[in-house]
Amino acid sequence: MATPIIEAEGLGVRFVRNRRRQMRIREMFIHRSNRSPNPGEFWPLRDVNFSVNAGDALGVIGRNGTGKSTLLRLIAGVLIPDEGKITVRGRVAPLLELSAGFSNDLTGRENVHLVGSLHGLSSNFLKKNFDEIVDFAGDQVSSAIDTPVRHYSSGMKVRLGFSVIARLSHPILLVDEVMAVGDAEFRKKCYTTIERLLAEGRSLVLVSHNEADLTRFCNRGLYFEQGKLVTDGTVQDALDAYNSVVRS
Ligand SMILES: Nc1ncnc2c1ncn2[C@@H]1O[C@H](COP(=O)(O)OP(=O)(O)OP(=O)(O)O)[C@@H](O)[C@H]1O
Repeated sequence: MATPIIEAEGLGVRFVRNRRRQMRIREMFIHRSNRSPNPGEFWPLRDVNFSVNAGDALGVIGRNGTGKSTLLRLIAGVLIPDEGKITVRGRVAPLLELSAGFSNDLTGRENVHLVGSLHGLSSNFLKKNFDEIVDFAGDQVSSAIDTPVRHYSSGMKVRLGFSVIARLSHPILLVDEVMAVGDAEFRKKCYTTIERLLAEGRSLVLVSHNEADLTRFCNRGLYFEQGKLVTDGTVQDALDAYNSVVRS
């Protein structure tokens, strides 16, 4: 049997709500005598086990706040599990929070080089492919490429981020609702790109609430309920489980 490209074993993450809130001294004494050591602590994901084989396209399905984005952040390596482990065999191209990687004071041009090199693209590659990357992002971005990105709309930033990340040759592609951000023309470009990457044999993990996108791209599905993996099967199995809950 082939070695999975992603493997989660007993995976769990613990968050604390209101972590930033300053406790008053009186509250600190009250909490000290409290049986719960961490008030507000909860597990957005716990005891999650699954594996993904190379070339699989996995849809991650569930209601809001059930831990889907948290799972992608664990796969991307930007979150460390508190329990169990996640093994990822291959580099990850994260099409997540695309505008968040940009430095607002830098121009679009400078950000292409910054974000590209942070993801391991060589400066030679970026120079050679710069025009194509910018063209892909569309006319609005092209004409503002020497303007600081603080003046870009959120859609413009996402387009430029997508253009750069889509250039990575990494075998694992993580996509979180990016297609929901853009207009119809951008969505079409996203679809074509994802189809091309899948045809090249990449693996996809897609978080989406859009049934048409999920069935278009995914052969497998995971359905989560309150941080627990309830269904691991075909994408249709996972959608059926989700629909039986939301429509009941
Ligand atoms: N850094 C954090 N600190 C504390 N709680 C967090 C943090 N990030 C997420 N959460 C909480 O963890 C839970 C899971 O969040 P997550 O973003 O993974 O859900 P989701 O399934 O992706 O939701 P949606 O469909 O709305 O995008 C939610 O209750 C959320 O409020």
